[in-house]
Amino acid sequence: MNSKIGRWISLDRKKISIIGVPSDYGQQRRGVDMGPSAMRYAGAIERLEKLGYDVIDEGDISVHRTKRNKQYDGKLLNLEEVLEVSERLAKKVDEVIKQDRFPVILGGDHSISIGSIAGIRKHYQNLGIIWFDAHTDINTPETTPSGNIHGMPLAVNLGLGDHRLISIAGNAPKLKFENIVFIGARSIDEGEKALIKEKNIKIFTMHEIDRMGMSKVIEETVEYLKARHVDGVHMSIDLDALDPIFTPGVGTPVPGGITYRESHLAMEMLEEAKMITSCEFVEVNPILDERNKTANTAVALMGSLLGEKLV
Ligand SMILES: NC(=[NH2+])NCCC[C@H](N)C(=O)O
Ligand SMILES: [Mn+2]
Ligand SMILES: [Mn+2]
Repeated sequence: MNSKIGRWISLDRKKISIIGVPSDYGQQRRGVDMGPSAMRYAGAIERLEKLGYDVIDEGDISVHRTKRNKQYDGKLLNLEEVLEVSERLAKKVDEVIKQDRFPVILGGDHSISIGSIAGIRKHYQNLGIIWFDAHTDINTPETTPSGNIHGMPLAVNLGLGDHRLISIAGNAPKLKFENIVFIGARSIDEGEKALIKEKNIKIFTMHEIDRMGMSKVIEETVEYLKARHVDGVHMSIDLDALDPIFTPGVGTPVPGGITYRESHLAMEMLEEAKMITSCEFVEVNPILDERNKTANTAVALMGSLLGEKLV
């Protein structure tokens, strides 16, 4: 990574702000709004403090408990609620980065990425994204099989979809197709496949992870983003990227996923590359979990991504 460019040198990695986003409006299974609590109880703050960081827990974004599943256009479930949460989160993330703090965002379902990326994007001209997920979350209102906005955040950030969603905290598009890398995908809808092919988006599905090994996948990811001259990289971690054996507490589990060690290796190598400038952990649903296993795994991955060493 060309460590001389952008905010990698200016962003003080010793200061971290934790932002909780207790929203479940992007999908229809209850409980993912308790994800931030579950990750706090799993020791997120203490773990980062132990690594020497100055950690501020900014608390949770306020999320109104209103009526659910009001149809909008028959396509976007809970649109008003998602809009409100996204605006608030974008504002909070923007404030935190302005204070030169590294944002660690705790979801909530994956629709929260609309707000997090909108806020982060204000500070980077050529933002890169690593989407660590069993899904590609690039559906539009036209292609969505479910109406669930957690299957659409990347599309929204690329400027595709509802005009109010795409214009959260400024102009669309926030991302470039060529600055995205998918890792771990294995459940991709037909419309998503067509878009990924058309735009030639970089993707390491489980097939590539199996064939190449995670080590090579991360090496190529780092090289790819370097070649794009990104000035920051947001790491979006959907816990369903891992095999449900390791992270059963997610709303949309898909078998055949990334192992516990492969996921840690990915985090460790990305930490070594010193390219990550913000991160989020989403889709932790304690109601569906087994003894907080998924939140514990999320916090362990957070440790590896932010510098914890085995020896
Ligand atoms: N963030 C997630 N878990 N997304 C799951 C999306 C599932 C499916 N592709 C949909 O759009 O409904
Ligand atoms: Mn997913
Ligand atoms: Mn996702």
